[in-house]
Amino acid sequence: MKQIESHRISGGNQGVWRHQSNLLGCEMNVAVFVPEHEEGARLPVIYWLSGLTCSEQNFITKAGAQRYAAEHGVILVAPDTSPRGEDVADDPAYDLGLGAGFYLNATQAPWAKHFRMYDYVLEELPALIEAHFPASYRRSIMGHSMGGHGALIMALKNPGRFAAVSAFSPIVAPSQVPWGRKAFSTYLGEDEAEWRDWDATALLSKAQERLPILIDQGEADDFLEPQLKPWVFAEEADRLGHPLTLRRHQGYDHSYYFIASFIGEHVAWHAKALMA
Ligand SMILES: N[C@@H](CCC(=O)N[C@@H](CSC=O)C(=O)NCC(=O)O)C(=O)O
Repeated sequence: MKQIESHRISGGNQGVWRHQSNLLGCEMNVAVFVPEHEEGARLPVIYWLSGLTCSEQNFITKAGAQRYAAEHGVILVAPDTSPRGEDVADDPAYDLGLGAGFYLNATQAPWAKHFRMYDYVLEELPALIEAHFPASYRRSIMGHSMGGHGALIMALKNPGRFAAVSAFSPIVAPSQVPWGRKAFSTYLGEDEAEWRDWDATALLSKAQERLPILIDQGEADDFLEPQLKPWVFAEEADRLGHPLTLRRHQGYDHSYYFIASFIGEHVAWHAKALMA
């Protein structure tokens, strides 16, 4: 891994690293915040998944999470949102292709060659983090919007893998909303039965672990009704008895101003589970 940025912040270090991903077949950037820690200590890791149009930069420059990670002694890892490079398939729309990997493994040409963000986040990235940083094997995951969808499916599909999961304004039912239907039909094909394995609301009934979920949602979010519909997920969680805390906040929109307002509570939620 090659370091391309290094900044002192909240007593720790915010780095950005570039590495060759064998899985994605391209170079990837990943942001890693390491708090001040005792020599030889191994710290738990919170993975953050960003939304459409983002890179590894949005979270580290806008959310203000580093001070809370420093307080709790946890590492923060924020990967990019898709494979990148000249030979990676793309689309002119902002919600497909570069910056829009949807944290799944594509099965359709030309996407299947590089778009394997699910395997990347679940396997290749943690292996790198645990080999190159003072990271323990305690992991949790959170994200925003498309990244909230990513965090939810990673946790629901992998019982025992994550100590905690949370999301800001997640796409909870991608099979039922335009962003998700467009991405799933493009990356996974037209057979909607194949989509169920990548849809958080559909996965709830198959979950083998009732890991508590925290979701924060702004009421002034322009995407709330057309794309997010957290009530669909809440109704299914309620039906199944899956523990869900869904908090709806008056006046907050879809932006990182909302995330910055509540990120401290999310980091505390994760730290409590990671240290248990
Ligand atoms: N450009 C698009 C909307 C793009 C957008 O709002 N992206 C969000 C995530 S949306 C869901 O995944 C985001 O995080 N943007 C980056 C930021 O720093 O705010 C449009 O015009 O509608």
